[in-house]
Amino acid sequence: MNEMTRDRIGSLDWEKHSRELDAYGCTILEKLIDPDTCRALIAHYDDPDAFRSHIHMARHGFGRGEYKYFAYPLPDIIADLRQSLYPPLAEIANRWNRAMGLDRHFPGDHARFVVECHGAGQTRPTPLLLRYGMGDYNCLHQDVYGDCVFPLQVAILLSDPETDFGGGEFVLTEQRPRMQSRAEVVPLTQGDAVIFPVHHRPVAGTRGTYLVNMRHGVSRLRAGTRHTLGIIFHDAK
Ligand SMILES: O=C(O)CCC(=O)C(=O)O
Ligand SMILES: [Fe+2]
Repeated sequence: MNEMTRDRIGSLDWEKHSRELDAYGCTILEKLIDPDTCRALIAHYDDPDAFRSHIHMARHGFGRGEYKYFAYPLPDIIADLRQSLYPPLAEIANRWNRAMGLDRHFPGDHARFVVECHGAGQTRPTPLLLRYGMGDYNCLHQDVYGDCVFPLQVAILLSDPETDFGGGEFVLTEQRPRMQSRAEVVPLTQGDAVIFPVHHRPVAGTRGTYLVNMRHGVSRLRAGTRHTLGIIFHDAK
C-alpha cells in the first residue's frame, strides 16, 4: 500500500468525521486528492482496458449521464484509497451496528472483508468513474449489490466546480420513520471526498435508536462536465 495515502488518511481527525456522520449522515474530507491526481483519474475514463462495464444511466432509468466500473486489478491509487479509507470506516460501521443491536462485525482490514464478499458470490469490483454533461443527473439511489454490504461509501469530486461545471450538486436524502424526509446538499470542491451511508444509519432519539433510510444522487448539471470517483467497499454479484 502507498504509505503516503495511508498516513494522510490515518492522520485525519476521525473523531470529528465520526461525529459529523452521526449528526448529519455525511462528512467531507477536504482536498483528499490533489488537482493533478484528479486530472489523472479523469483521464482513466478513456482507457478501454481499465473497466469491466459501462453504464448509460438513461437506459436503466437511473438518470442521465454515464459511468464505468473498474476491473480488477484496480489502478494503484484506487486500490490504495479503498484499503486506506476502510479501517476508520469499519470502526464507525461497527459502532453503528452495536447501536442498532446488530451482530454483524466488520473485519479491521479491507482484504478480509473482500474475502467475505467473495464467499457470498460478490466478486466483481465496484469502484467507478462517473461522467456527467450538461443536463445530466443521477437519481436518488442506494449502492447495494447483494447481501454483503459495507454500510459507508465515499465519492470524490474530480472536477472543479469553479471552472468545469455548474449545478450538479451532490444530494443526500434521509427518510425518517413516520416523519417527513430531510435533504442535505453537500458542497464539494475539487478533490474533496464525501463519506455517506449506503442505505441506512442509526439516529439516537428520545425513545432509543432508530434507523433512517438514506439515498444519494446528483442534481442536474447546468453547464460543463463533471467527473466523480465512487468508492464502494463491497464487491458486486
Ligand atoms: O457523482 C456523484 O457525485 C455521485 C456518484 C455516486 O452515485 C456514487 O459514487 O455512488
Ligand atoms: Fe451511488
